Amino acid sequence: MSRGARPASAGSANALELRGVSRLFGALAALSDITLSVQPGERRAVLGSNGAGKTTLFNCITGDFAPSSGIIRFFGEDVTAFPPYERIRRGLRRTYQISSLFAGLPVLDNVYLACRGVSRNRYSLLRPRRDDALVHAAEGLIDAVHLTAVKDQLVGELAYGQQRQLEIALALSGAPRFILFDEPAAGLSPTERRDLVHILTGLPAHIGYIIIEHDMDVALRVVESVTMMHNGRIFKEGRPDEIEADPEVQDLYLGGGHG
Ligand SMILES: Nc1ncnc2c1ncn2[C@@H]1O[C@H](COP(=O)(O)OP(=O)(O)OP(=O)(O)O)[C@@H](O)[C@H]1O
Repeated sequence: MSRGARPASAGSANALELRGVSRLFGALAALSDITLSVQPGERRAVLGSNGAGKTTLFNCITGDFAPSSGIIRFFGEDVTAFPPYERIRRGLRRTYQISSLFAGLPVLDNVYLACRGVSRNRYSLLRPRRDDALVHAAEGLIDAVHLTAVKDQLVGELAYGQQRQLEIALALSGAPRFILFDEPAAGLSPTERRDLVHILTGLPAHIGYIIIEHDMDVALRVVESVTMMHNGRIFKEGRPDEIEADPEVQDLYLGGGHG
């Protein structure tokens, strides 16, 4: 599935490219020699059992952790040494397993603040006006995650699943080009999971993503490619149907009670 390196200046550069990325914690190799390419607009699942290295992979891509070795390129640019905010400025977003919302504010204010945080006027102390373009942008994102009916409710009063949907709206603020979703289906009811699948498959086509997800029913329905990890290494890549049918994957993962 690896599609090879492209010139940094070309418009056809990979959205994300990792070359030989490793991350050590003392003697433990949480990531070993990860080489991975994701095209613009591509949607990929990273699957693997507990401790496989999935979250460490995300932390290296976002810049929360520096890799011990290797190179990370984002749309052709070497971002390996960039701090997280420089990667955010270039259109990289991430959702977390743990909520990062303002529970005491309404839904609209949460999204508005996220839009403002990535806009050029982020330090302005002016109160938002009703015709503020950022308010309209926030309302559009709220609609994209199916929360229009509750846009004036306090976040703390929302159901858990709605809070997770709101986190996706925050990740969509400020024209992202690529999003890392960290277990977005965790803790959701079956109905909320179905809604999540609609939200993810309905995102604008130019926005690519990687999703870490233990729920295979969700993960395999919202991606076109899958990377399987085990003990810090990639051991299999393929389409969702290939991965599902692979006996080695079934032994190591699907039969292991993680789905
Ligand atoms: N900050 C850290 N310090 C030391 N070891 C760490 C640290 N972060 C992760 N590890 C170790 O690195 C390995 C990979 O962990 P990681 O969290 O990336 O796995 P994971 O695939 O995301 O697992 P899970 O599905 O349980 O979230 C594990 O052995 C973990 O204990």
